Amino acid sequence: MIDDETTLRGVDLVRSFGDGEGRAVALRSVSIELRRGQFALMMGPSGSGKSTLLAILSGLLPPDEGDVWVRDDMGDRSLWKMTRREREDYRLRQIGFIFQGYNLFPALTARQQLEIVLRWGYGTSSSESRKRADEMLSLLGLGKKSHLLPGQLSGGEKQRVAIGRALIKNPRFCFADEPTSALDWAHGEQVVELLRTAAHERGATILTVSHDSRLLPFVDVSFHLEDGRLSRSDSELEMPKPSATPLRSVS
Ligand SMILES: Nc1ncnc2c1ncn2[C@@H]1O[C@H](COP(=O)(O)OP(=O)(O)OP(=O)(O)O)[C@@H](O)[C@H]1O
Repeated sequence: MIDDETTLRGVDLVRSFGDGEGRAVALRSVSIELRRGQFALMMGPSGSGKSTLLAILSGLLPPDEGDVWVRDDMGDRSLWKMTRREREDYRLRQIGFIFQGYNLFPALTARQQLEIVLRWGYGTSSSESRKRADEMLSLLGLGKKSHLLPGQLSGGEKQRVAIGRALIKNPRFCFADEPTSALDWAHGEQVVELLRTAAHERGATILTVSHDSRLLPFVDVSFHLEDGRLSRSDSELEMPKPSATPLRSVS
């Protein structure tokens, strides 16, 4: 573990959808704290609010109440009090996403999917981007498939490209929604190892949603969300020490 400081804190998050009789309360007052270098798992039944919480913590969906505090080189900041532009910039630079549906560009090869993250997001040179994309694809066992389009890859291969795309920028945070669902366990385990390495060796804070309890032995902490309420499970294996400099609370 590189460090044990708190890097993300969701405080009293409430979110519902719709009005009147059709109103669905997805989150009822959820607080969560994650630390640098921590690999966290969130489980819970279908419809319990997991994707909603992931979207709020990652700046994609505003909460009705509550806030999300993030710590970066600029200090402690409220994600939901940033301007839209600041939040988009924050997401682009600091957050890697792995979605269930891969979200790959159909017209780009596996290598190009990774290269554009570095070229557009960071202005990395084309030769350096290509080198890093190739390194990441080899790590993912896709070295020989880097020239193929998403339509020419299997579901599991597409998922590995999506994971490479999320991790290639060495993000401060990575949010993953069912990252192993399309994979057999041999590949799923590789993916989990990659996420764990990104957390433990590169200091990323990783929160993954999964129904797959085989992930439990790999994570540092697990949370259970049910009916819009979050609890921490007791399967914590390697909890970092309490932070000496916690993020300040929302007043
Ligand atoms: N855009 C939306 N419009 C209306 N209701 C929504 C919307 N998004 C989520 N909900 C509702 O909020 C609740 C929580 O949904 P959410 O997708 O967060 O659950 P989940 O735990 O991720 O489910 P799953 O495991 O099936 O993906 C559900 O009752 C869902 O129907």
